[in-house]
Amino acid sequence: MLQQVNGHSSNPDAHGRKPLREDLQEFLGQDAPLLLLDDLTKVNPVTLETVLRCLQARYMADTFYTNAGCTLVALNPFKPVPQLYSPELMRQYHAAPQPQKLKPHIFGVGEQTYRNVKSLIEPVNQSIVVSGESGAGKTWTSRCLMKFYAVVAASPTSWESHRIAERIEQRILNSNPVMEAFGNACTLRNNNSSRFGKFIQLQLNRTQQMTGAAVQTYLLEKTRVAYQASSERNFHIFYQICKGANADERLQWHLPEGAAFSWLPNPERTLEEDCFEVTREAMLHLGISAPTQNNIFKVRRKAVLVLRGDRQPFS
Ligand SMILES: Nc1ncnc2c1ncn2[C@@H]1O[C@H](COP(=O)(O)OP(=O)(O)OP(=O)(O)O)[C@@H](O)[C@H]1O
Repeated sequence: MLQQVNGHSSNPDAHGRKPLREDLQEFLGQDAPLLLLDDLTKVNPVTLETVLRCLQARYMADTFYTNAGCTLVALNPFKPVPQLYSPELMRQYHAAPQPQKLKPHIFGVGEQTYRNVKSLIEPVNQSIVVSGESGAGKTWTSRCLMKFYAVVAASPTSWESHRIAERIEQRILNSNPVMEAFGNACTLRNNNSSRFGKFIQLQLNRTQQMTGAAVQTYLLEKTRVAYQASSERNFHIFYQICKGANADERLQWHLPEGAAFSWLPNPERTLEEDCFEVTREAMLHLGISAPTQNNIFKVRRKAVLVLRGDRQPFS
């Protein structure tokens, strides 16, 4: 069917591509490079095409953050960009008279939220919602925010306050390997995909210094224990136990070397997330003693065996 857009035909060309509307062509062909548009509200006309072209131009120029009004759009660079997350940059955003005037960045969002708490404007409690599809970089972004607050929400003059903020950051960072071992899995989109939601609460005192933190998890994808889509895996912890248990533990847990379980597909894939030692270390730092750990892993291993009874083992 013939479609008319702004009075122009939108018939596909010889390559099957639809011709661009005149106003789109004008916008995309303008003198100012698209990559300079640091706020998507400046994109005019706002269409999927113009927004994506703008984000693409910025991505090609290694500019991974763009504002969209009061929302920040973060593109996943899929490569390390250390200068983008340096402590110097954190301090720059923290010290800026107007951080919103600096380039769009997750530290800008972090700082603005921190200032809202400080200025005691209602609501004093502030929330940052990090959302996106699997592999978009939500976990990464949350970690960046934690690191940012550990630096800024500590008194520069009080060594004690600095130590507390660092200790809280360390405990939260230590909770990551544990939660990831039990709640993350390798999926088609992300080798280390979180299969649960997380609510992290940072507590500040009256002088806006970090005094505590709480992490609440929800909506764990429990069905993954018994069913994994093809080419996906079960939760990391099962592979960690099978690959990382020492000789004594193998005897105790009835886990012969090289045993294969039908509920643990694709065990031949070696991921950096398979490291049992990292999980154990982090559990110890969180105060989970070696005997308690032993009981937890024993139960995990039994769970796999019981499930194995319901399904054909690998041949
Ligand atoms: N800002 C970034 N800089 C460099 N690498 C990044 C960045 N953001 C994400 N990545 C890379 O992308 C991978 C996937 O990101 P992440 O695990 O944060 O996604 P996610 O949105 O939490 O996914 P899921 O919902 O599946 O848990 C990371 O392991 C990391 O390698």
